[in-house]
Formats: sequence, C-alpha cells, structure tokens
Amino acid sequence: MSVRIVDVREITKPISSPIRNAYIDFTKMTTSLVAVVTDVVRDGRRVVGYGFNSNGRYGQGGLIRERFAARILDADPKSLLDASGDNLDPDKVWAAMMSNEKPGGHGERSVAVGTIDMAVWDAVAKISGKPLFRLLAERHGVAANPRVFVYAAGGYYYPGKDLAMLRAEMRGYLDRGYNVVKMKIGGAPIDEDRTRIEAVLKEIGKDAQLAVDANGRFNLETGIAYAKMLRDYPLFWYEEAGDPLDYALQAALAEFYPGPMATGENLFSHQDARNLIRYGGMRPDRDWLQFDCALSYGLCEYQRTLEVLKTHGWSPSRCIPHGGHQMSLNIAAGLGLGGNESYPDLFQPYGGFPDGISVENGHITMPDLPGIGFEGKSDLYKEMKALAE
Ligand SMILES: O=C([O-])CC(=O)C(=O)O
Ligand SMILES: [Mg+2]
Repeated sequence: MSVRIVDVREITKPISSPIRNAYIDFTKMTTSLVAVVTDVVRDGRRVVGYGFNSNGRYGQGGLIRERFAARILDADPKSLLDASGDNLDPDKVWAAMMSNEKPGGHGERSVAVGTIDMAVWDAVAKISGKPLFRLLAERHGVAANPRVFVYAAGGYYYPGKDLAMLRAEMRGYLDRGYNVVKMKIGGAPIDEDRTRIEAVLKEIGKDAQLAVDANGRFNLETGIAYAKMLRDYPLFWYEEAGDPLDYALQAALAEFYPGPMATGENLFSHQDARNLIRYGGMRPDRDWLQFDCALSYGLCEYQRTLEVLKTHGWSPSRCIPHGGHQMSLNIAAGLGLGGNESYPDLFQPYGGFPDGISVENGHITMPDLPGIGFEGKSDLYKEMKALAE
C-alpha cells in the first residue's frame, strides 16, 4: 500500500478573548490549524491528520509554509515511511522537517514543528485504525489507561471581574466535576491576590484544591514574597513563578516553598527540559512538569523529553502538560502522564474533550476514536473539515 503526504495546509485562526494573565492579554491571540492530507483511504474517506498549536504562542503560518511544510512535500515519499512501508514514520517526517536547522535557540520553530507533528501522529493512528493513546501504549510496551486526571484552568484577570465573579467561575468548574481548579496570580498587588486566593478557597472548601499560576512574572524577590504568602495555604501547586529559563531562581524558591511547584510550559525542547531538571532544583517527589508537546517540537520530541526524565529518576506521572488539548490527553492515557490541563470555558473550539465526555471526580475516560479523536468534537471538526475535506 502506498502512503503519501499529498498536501500540508495551514490556516491561522483567532482564539482571542479579553482575559489577561500576569504577563500577556489574549485580545489578539491566534493559533495555526494544520492539515496533513494523505492519499490513504479508510472507510471510504481520505485520511487527513490535523493539528493546532495549543495556546499562548501565535499562529505559525510563515514558518510552516516557508520551511516545514515545504520540506515534507519536497522529501522523497519513500523516505517518510516506516519499515513496513504501510504507514508514515513520524520520526522520519520530523527529521525531514528539521533538516538544515541548527541546534539551540529554539525560538518558535518548535511551535511550527509541534503543530505539524500533531497532525502527522493523528494521520498515523488513523491509518493504523487505532486511537493514538492505544498506538502509543503498544509502541512503548505499556498498558494504556483511558482514565485521565484533568483540572480546570481559568481564574484569569479581566475588566470588571470581581471576587463574586471569580468565585462563581470556580463553583462552575466544581459543578462540572472538577476537583482541582487553577487561577492566575501576579497580575495584581500581592495583598489583592491574597484576597482573591482566600475568596476562592472559601468557595471551593473541601470539595477541591487550588493551583496558582504567576506566568513567569516574578523576579527572585517577588517570587520569594509570594512563596511566603502562598505557603500559608494548602495549594495544589505554585506555577511558573519566575522567568521560564531562570533555573537558579526556580531552585532558590524551593528553600522558601516546601509545597509542590510546577513549571515547564515555556520550555520548548528536551535540552531545555534537561536543563530544568539539572539546574532548577525541581523535586521529583512533589513537583510537576508542564511541557506542552504542541509548543515544543511535538510528540517525537516529547518522547525524548520523557527519556531525559527517566534518566534523571523522574516518573512520567509527574507530568501534567499545559494546553488543554486532546493530543496531550492521548499521551497521558498512552504513556502514563499524571493528567492534563483543561480550560472549560476558554480557547474553544480547540481545547476540550470529544462530545459527550464529562468530567467525573476530576477524571475523564477517553473514547475509542481513531487518531487523536478530533472527529468526536463536532465544533472543532467543523473547522478542520473546512480546511481539508
Ligand atoms: O495564561 C496562559 O498563558 C496559560 C497558562 O499559563 C496555563 O494554562 O498554565
Ligand atoms: Mg501556566
């Protein structure tokens, strides 16, 4: 059977909203939607793999069109196949994309590559006729676990939002079955953030736990001041206190914050992840790693990151990726991650779960849909189909 990538399409879509974290607002946020079109037909339909670049970085149309899609389409189709010749080899497609790219200084090419890589894995799993999480578990010789922990991320700042609205938002997440919720900090003075945190803790009581996210805003002094304030509360985690690349700051914070900390969503390669593990003082018994494959060269690279973690004594169960997309849900279910982020009210239609999947006791159960499962989410699939079918 011949398998050939006949086209790689990209369109940049808005995912804008008036929300703000401590570092950016999302009024102009976009994402790249990508389709990898193959010549394979399954159940009477052409197999198309889809991907998008999570959130927080902008659309990558320029890089995708000028370099990464072009290299795939220029490659000898046979050089992209696995040993059986019956399917694509994601690592070979990845290598074709990255030919003539120097190491280091990852910039945003990791986002462009991660977006295409998601679409390639979607196509590969669809050609195999399997859900991606089952294909991954088979490849790694581990048992898949379709039940995945998810938490509700929100608690953003936005114009006119008062404590009652913040509390109502968090109550809404509990009502939908979540038992861990997340809110932003660092976008207001520390006393105001303390009041916001206390309001949320009062609202959620014993029903749930609260994580807080500073989005890399703090210098060492402010990060420590917040650590001293936050350690009064039983938080699920204290996230991204300082600049994502300031490993010494992250390490210093551990002296002031005995509770769990989380970071990694803005580290875009296995080399950066390794530096965090080597120099960031992260503690494998309690801290959390949030690398998002869509932003960081995709699942081919994420598997290398998991290898790095293993070498340094970290379990994949300490990873709860950023981004709230179905790709990371598949990795979590297939390779035993600790769970995945979700944004119940944001970044639609891109984030979230297939239709009919509900959160129960902070977990969802993956349906057995071929590929990543985008076809099961009708609002998202409508956008995807318009690009390629
Ligand atoms: O506000 C953002 O950029 C998203 C974020 O940090 C998260 O989901 O952890
Ligand atoms: Mg974050």
